[in-house]
Amino acid sequence: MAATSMKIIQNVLLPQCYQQNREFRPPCRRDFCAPYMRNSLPFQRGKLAWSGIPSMQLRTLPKYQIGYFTRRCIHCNASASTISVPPLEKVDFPRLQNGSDIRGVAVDGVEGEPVSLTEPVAEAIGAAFAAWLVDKKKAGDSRILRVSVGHDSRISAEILQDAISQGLAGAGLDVVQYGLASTPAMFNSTLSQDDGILCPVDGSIMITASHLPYNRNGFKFFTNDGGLGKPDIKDILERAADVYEKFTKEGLINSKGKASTSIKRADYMTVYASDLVQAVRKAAGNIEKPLEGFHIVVDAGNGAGGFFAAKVLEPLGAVTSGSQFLEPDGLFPNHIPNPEDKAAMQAITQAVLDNKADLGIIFDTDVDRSAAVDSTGKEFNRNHLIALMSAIVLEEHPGTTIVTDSVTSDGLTTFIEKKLGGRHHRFKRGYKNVIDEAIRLNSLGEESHLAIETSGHGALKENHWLDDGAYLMVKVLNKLASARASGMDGGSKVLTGLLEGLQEPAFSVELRLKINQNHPDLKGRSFREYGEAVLKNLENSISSNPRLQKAPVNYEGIRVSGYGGWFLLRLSLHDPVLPLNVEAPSKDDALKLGLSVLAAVNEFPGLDTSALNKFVQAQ
Ligand SMILES: O=P(O)(O)OC[C@H]1O[C@H](O)[C@H](O)[C@@H](O)[C@@H]1O
Repeated sequence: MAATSMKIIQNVLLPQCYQQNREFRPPCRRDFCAPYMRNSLPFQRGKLAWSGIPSMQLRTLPKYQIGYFTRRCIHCNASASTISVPPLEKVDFPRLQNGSDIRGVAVDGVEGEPVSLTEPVAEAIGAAFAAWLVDKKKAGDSRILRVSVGHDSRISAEILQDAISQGLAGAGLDVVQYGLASTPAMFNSTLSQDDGILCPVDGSIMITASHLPYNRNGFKFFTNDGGLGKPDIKDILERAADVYEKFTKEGLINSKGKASTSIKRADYMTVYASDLVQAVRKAAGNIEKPLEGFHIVVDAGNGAGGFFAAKVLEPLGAVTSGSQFLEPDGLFPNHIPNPEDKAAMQAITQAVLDNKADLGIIFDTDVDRSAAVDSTGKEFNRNHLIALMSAIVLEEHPGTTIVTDSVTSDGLTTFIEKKLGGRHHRFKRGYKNVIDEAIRLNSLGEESHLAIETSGHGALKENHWLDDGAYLMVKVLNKLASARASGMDGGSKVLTGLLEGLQEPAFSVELRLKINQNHPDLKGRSFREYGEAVLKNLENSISSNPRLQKAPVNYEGIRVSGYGGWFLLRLSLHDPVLPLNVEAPSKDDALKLGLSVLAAVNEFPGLDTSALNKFVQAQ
């Protein structure tokens, strides 16, 4: 999406020390960023190589130990004084990695969940990302790099935004804070071409822990190549550990000057929302209000998605009364903002029915996931959302390959391949996995225009493979608007009609079996190794049961057909858990599949099979 031009930058109100010392910025940057850079990695391709002598003093460091959340300043090259700085608490940086994200506990108060994402940790991560970005920069490019930072509605958001901005600015980068924002908007800011709002930025950071409880938070990172992958996150965390180590050991430092920061603010969400509006108008043949006459309710679950009602739907002419939980509230008092969650889906369904709306739209906390509900209360989430998006995309790109995650149903494959004439490539769980796989297929000459997960993550080729729940809904709105423009009426029936022929399993369930990492049966193995052993045992036991057939093509875990249905047991992407998905034509058939799994996994006392036991006994 191309950004519209706006001048909305302000300087953040910074503590006086920053403002006073603007003129010292260039020399200060040079010295200041040095401690953040790896000893072995020369800054800016050797131009500003670090001597290896740390020279930084965290003035308010003691506050970190007692958990104060304050804006503070870092002085470098300050007067030759020393203060006694107690060591910071040890942090296990690798443990903060969660696939291609960083996640941790940011708020105290939940038993057994000590805070791991403190301000100095966030600051170290900001400095580490800065160093990573500088290393990625093209040779010969001597610009000061710019990074945007935004956050969802969590209560720890602003504190972490300030801390990570401090790390970036301290390393010599320019920072633009967007405040409340969506994850896809953050990625988009690396692509928007608009000097007026300091775009494009070179890198972007979203502060979010998606649908996780209020005490968690985390970071997602983007460049204009997309979201950073696992190896990049590992690299950044290693660098952050080095930076943090210096916070600990080098509190006593002699310096010569003071650092200044360059942190500005911009209302990027207005730009992003207006791009979404333009996309719908364009698809409708440049009609100003293509949604006039539609009543659409939004449920943002008190996350960051509230903008969609007032800034996208209303300018397009839709009535949005009855929309709910649009106000950001990081305690998520109404329901978990997660389109996979039953209570969340019930809430938006009820809102649609109560308001006699044409459509309901629901987002997760940071708006990279979404789902919809038609006027009768039929849910377009999980397999239904994939079927709907596949139908829309295959109309535009006949025959294209749809890449999905691993837990999609057999009925979806039949629908995509037999009804829609596309190819279903069932890959692995994880939004980054499906997006990367679609990009890989295209690079091999197999055309793919949609990568989508049952979780509600979805990315289109036409939208730079941006993982964007709001853009998925734009495609749905386009369909509504074009049906109206071509004289078809009946609200969301046009969407429901697209799902005709999709076979639904009579019974479907997901059970999550936990691995007890302290159980002696693990015998020193990691939970992954233990989980793999469980899967191997299941695979062996399947081969002796003639009623069960292992899926001929499968990229993750053990997927098996039998009794008219299927099951998939796999390792969770992040947790010490083996999720089990079962779909069958009847409860009885699901029970038989469940029992086949139980027989094989029962031999592993380190695996908590109580959910599966309960399932098979409840039949
Ligand atoms: O493997 P699981 O525990 O089911 O989690 C898998 C999910 O993890 C995260 O939430 C990712 O954002 C999703 O893309 C992914 O599907």
